[in-house]
Amino acid sequence: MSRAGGAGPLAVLVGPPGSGKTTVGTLLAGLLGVEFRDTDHDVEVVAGKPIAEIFVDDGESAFRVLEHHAVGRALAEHDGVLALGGGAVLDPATQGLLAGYAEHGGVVVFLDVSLAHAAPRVGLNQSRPLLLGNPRARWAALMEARRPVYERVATARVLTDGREPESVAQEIRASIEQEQA
Ligand SMILES: Nc1ncnc2c1ncn2[C@@H]1O[C@H](COP(=O)(O)OP(=O)(O)OP(=O)(O)O)[C@@H](O)[C@H]1O
Ligand SMILES: O=C(O)C1=C[C@@H](O)[C@@H](O)[C@H](O)C1
Ligand SMILES: [Mg+2]
Repeated sequence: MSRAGGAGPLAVLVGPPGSGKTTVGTLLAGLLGVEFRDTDHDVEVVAGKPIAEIFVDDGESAFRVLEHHAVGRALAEHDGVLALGGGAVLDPATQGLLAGYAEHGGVVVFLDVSLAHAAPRVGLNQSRPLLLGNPRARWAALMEARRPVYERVATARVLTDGREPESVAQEIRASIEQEQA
């Protein structure tokens, strides 16, 4: 299956940590019979180490440069489902790439989630450097600052509170199929 109107991912998932980009994206790709790709994974492959180590060794700005390149490559090469790192949309150049993709009929889904539902999902997991210390307070601050950006870059928003990842994936599949019909 390929996206109507040309090259590029069938869908791009954006949203904060714990919104389910990796989980829902993997399920959605399975439903659509396409490959799943995650820019967080791509960055780790290029850097040769986990994201937490990139933050410690090289700093967030070095991570963001790697991430921007990973998003550009994935948008150009990948024709399946693509999940972006939670903060990838902060980069103005990345916002420009997403706007171009959306202008050509691309689907950018904002996986939304409230603090009450996100907190238990991210828990005290040490793999998210921006949430270290007080994950709940950090997540809330990050989401407050980013919500307008997620809303701006997205072509659709799906609230995931209290929903099984499978149900979220099915809703996104239905909306993609509707657009392609
Ligand atoms: N709809 C959901 N309901 C309940 N739990 C969920 C849901 N979606 C994801 N989860 C759980 O929340 C945790 C985080 O999900 P996931 O890693 O997919 O988020 P993410 O958006 O990719 O985060 P990150 O930005 O850190 O990569 C996982 O343990 C996953 O099983
Ligand atoms: O929200 C963020 O800024 C991040 C989310 C993760 O997906 C990773 O990209 C990294 O931990 C930073
Ligand atoms: Mg993820």
